[in-house]
Amino acid sequence: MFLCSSRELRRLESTTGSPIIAQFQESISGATSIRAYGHQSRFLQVLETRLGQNIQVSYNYWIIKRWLSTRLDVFGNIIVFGTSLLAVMSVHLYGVGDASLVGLAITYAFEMSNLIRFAVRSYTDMEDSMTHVERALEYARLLPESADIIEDCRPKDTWPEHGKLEFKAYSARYRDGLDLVLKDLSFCVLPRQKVGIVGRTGAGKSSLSLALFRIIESARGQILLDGKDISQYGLFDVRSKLSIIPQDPVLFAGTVRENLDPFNEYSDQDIWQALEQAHLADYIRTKDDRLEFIVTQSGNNFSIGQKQLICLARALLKHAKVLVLDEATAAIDNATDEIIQETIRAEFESCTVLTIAHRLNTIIDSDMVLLIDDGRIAEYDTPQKLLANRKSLFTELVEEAQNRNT
Ligand SMILES: Nc1ncnc2c1ncn2[C@@H]1O[C@H](COP(=O)(O)OP(=O)(O)OP(=O)(O)O)[C@@H](O)[C@H]1O
Repeated sequence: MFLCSSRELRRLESTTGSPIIAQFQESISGATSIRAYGHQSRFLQVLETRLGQNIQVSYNYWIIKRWLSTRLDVFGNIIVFGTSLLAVMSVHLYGVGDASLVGLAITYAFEMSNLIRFAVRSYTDMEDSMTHVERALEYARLLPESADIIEDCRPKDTWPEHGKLEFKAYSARYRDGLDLVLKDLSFCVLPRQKVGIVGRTGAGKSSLSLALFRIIESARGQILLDGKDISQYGLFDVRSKLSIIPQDPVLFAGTVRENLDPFNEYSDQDIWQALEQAHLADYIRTKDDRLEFIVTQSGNNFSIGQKQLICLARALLKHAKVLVLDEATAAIDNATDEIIQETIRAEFESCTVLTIAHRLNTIIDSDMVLLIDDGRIAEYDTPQKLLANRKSLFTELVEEAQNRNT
């Protein structure tokens, strides 16, 4: 009875503990927004509720531990009392043994009761701690992504040589059981083409870039890069051939060099050249440690614009044939936006570039515009042709954007 209850309570203690840590982390990282919107009391209330639930479970857990301790103590004392009584009785009633033997028997009885207490406590502690192993196993049993490298099927080092991208009746969903977010997409991006991807919120633009990096896998259909189905290769082989400047740039704790060249593949000269092209070299030179300058957790000692420039430098260093810009310009100032656009036009001239854009002016001069609506391709043509058609959805989006700006 004790084991079942204590195991369940320990399990509950862990599951009610995780939301407290998550809430704490959220509150620390979002402290500025919480204060700005005056939501301190709401966050405190949520934290108190979660702490309350955890303390309730912990209290019960420690209470049943005390319950066991008391019973073990009583049991131990019964052993010592029984042994002492028998020893004294045997000396006085039957004249067997003497004081030294009685002393020895009582000492052993003490030792014995301590040992029993120790054994029972160790066993119950081990049972309780197994709930942690159980949780670790739960994570270990999660379905892993595909293999990083498939030895029998590796692309050539030079792949992709041209950067031709083809979606063939491609559909994808986030998880089994969920609805398709990309539905039957069929389109082709020719080498060196610059394609702007537009659509309303939730249309599936970001999902398209996730599909290309195989963060979500195909439910039906294929994505071909230079004629090769990307699903046949390992994830490392596919992802290392593509570059992305994400909406929310990711930097890792480490040095500037480690962030630009995590696998130590490039020379200092290459790294500085990429920084020059990304217009970031002057800023890094002002730091005493230069390329060894420390980037703190999540790159918090860099502004969002600078983080995107570091991502741009990373993409420049990689010389990938396909670049995806995921709403890269949505969160930065016009000057940085200009730098990024200018560098992309100049340095990625020979690459295929897919730009997921909210600001339509950044893609109005692209070669093609892909308009996604509810996960399907609604329009795919040159911006000039789409704008010439007064009834096209693209014209509608452009007019809406103009009306918003006036
Ligand atoms: N992690 C996820 N799990 C399940 N569904 C998701 C997930 N992320 C997005 N979706 C769903 O996929 C659909 C497309 O979302 P997506 O983020 O691709 O749209 P989007 O066009 O990029 O929107 P936005 O312009 O607002 O970024 C939406 O209906 C969304 O609810």
